Amino acid sequence: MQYLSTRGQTQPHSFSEAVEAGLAPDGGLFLPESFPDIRSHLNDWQSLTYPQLAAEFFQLFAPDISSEEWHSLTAQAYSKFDSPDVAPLRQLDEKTYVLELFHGPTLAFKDFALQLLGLLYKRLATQSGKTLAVLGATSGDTGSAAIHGCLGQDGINIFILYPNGRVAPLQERQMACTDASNVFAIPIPGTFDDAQALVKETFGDPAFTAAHNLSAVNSINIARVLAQCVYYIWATLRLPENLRDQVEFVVPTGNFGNVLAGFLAHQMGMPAKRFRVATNQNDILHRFFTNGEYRQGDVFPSFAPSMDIQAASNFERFLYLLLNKDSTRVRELIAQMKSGTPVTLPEPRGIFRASRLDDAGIAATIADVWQQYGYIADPHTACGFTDMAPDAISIVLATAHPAKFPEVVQQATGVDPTHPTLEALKLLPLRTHPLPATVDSIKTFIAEHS
Ligand SMILES: Cc1ncc(COP(=O)(O)O)c(C=O)c1O
Ligand SMILES: N[C@@H](CCOP(=O)(O)O)C(=O)O
Repeated sequence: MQYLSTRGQTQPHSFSEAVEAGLAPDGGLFLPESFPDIRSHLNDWQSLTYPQLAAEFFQLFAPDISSEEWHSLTAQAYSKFDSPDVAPLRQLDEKTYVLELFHGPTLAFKDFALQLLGLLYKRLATQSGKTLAVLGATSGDTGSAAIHGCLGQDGINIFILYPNGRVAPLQERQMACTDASNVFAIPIPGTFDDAQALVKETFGDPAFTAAHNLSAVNSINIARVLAQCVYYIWATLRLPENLRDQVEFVVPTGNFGNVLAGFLAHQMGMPAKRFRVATNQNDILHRFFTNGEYRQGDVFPSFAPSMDIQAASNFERFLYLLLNKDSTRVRELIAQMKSGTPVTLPEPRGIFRASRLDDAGIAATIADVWQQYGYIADPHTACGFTDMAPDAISIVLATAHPAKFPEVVQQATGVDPTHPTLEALKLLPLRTHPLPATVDSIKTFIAEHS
């Protein structure tokens, strides 16, 4: 299996090469050259544990790693989750389920990919003898999960940029209270979009990237998206066969990595009726899937800070597939978007629909879900609990533990959500490395700490 860049100007890469690079050298994002048809596997996969399913799935995409090694990697990656199901599917009523993706070490869905990616980096560093500089941008959860995937690993230094003052206090503590010497939590002025743009610009310098063995840890890295496909398949297999094509997956959305993973699993033959892109007030993707126009606006801080994004990286992968892999057209459209000119595409909806909640809606929805089901949704998950489909079974992806965002949850429900790992963090000192939002300062810092 080879991996191609959405911009069409990079040589095909193997799985391991694509993971090591993260972002393609031409600035594009890697995708497998074709998607395997998983329908013939679904019966056999039904009885597997979560780590076994992940190992079987990855073998289809990365034959350069042996089956035995995949099973060992996934067994280790999911060993720190606190639910025996890893991703438990809870039924709330006849037509509503919640897929809980917050049972990993940092209590957000990012752990599914980043526990595994940390091990893939470790494997790479051991085999090559190189020291990797893992670089990422975060609006809160990717950073924590990436840091906890790489914590204390020999041969890896990890640099995470985040918008100063715009991540939740406990998210910042998860990144900045580790005391590990290979972890650098870097607040910068601006928004998540600014941090993500700095990361991409840093990768735009091939000499620097090569000199420091830079790898991108955001969902621009294809391993991230593939690892996230697995829980969609897992959830599907928990339902009776006759219901599987009735499912609308409801996905709280920011950088478009999570919902893209579901879409890719569907492209591979996983049954589903639809995907709902659920945004907060930073609603560029809601607008796109409602009227076809992709027009970037300002980012406004919200109760769901990890989704305060207006430049969704993985949208490029979706464009590439929507445009039948026409990478010339992708390059033109990305240039148009970067220049601030809105892009309009005909019939973008297909198997998608969208919903949006502002802060008042998020607070009211957390209260409603609590009253109706006795279930506490975090503010990101709450964005999914609106506009429920009358014609489908809804599986709402619960992307974070409510204890990460206690204030809004407490106000809406009267319940103060807590978690022991977060309580312990409150006592530790913060260690951050603030930098100005310039590529030069980021590069200098990485060079000095690699
Ligand atoms: C808790 C939470 N929910 C939802 C999202 C949105 O996911 P994605 O960026 O993959 O669309 C994020 C971060 O991106 C998140 O941290
Ligand atoms: N919400 C994310 C933003 C980065 O998304 P990624 O999936 O591309 O890493 C975060 O929590 O940082």
